[in-house]
Amino acid sequence: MIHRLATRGSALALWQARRTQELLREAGHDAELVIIESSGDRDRQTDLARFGSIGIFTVEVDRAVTDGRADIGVHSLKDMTTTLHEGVQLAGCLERGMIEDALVARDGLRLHTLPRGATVGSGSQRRGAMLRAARPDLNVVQIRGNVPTRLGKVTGGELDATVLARAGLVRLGLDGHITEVLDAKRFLPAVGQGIVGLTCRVDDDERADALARHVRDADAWAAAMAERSFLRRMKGGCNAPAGGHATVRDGELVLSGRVLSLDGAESVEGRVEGPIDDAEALGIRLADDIDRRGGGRLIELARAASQGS
Ligand SMILES: NCc1[nH]cc(CCC(=O)O)c1CC(=O)O
Repeated sequence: MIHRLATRGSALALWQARRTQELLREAGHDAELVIIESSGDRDRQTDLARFGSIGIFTVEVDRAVTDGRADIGVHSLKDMTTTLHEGVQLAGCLERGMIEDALVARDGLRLHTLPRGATVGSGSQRRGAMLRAARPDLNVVQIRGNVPTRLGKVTGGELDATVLARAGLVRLGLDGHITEVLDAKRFLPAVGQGIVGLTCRVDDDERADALARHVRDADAWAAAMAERSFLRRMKGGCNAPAGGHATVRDGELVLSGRVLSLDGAESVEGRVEGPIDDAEALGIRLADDIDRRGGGRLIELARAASQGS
């Protein structure tokens, strides 16, 4: 079977697509890459939050799949909308990479040694809120751009620090720039962080079966289902000030979630556990629990603030 893999052209996206290609080839399948430019890559100015939840890094890749220009969409799961684009299904995922966020700061600085008022770049509402919660004095500024671009703003002196996913830095061989791996309990990662998700057409049963069989890491898949179910129920988009992370052990899944106000001053967290087969139900249970304790209101406030008036 031949698979055309649709991917963005960034270094990280290409790593993810090549890894998928490798796994398919090991399973005796043929796979080639189709590079797609996304609106998120074209427009590098607009604050991410203003795009809302349309999936600016994923919509064109999935459109290539529904149009028949490609067969499989390769995505960073954390960039995927909680409700999938019409016409595609999530059918596979790679083994999860490192889950943590990482601080990349000038002069080897760490979160608690950054000077007062230091400028830290991040386009993520979640990271912004968590940074402000830890260090209310920091000047958190919006930045955009792919991983090497953002790193360049620190090495070039424009920023004192930035926060990036450890997984992406490791995959690009850039983890030597990390000055502190942020504790995942405090800096709860984004839903899906470190997981690569694979989509195919909703009616492409044969391909969905092939992906399920050859490119669907069971633990990452269960975690993805639980975390995405949590965020979907919370009505948070992929850039909401919310984190969620599931771990799997001996068929049991533990799911933690946290929602913050944009200034980091308020936060509601929770944790649920249960059998792996109930992954999606666990996500709903956690969201309802956090919502009941005020988390839903924090999500709504953040959405209203970022979409402006
Ligand atoms: N929004 C961009 C994006 N999407 C996925 C990753 C990192 C890799 C991953 O989490 O799987 C990144 C860069 C970053 O957050 O540093």
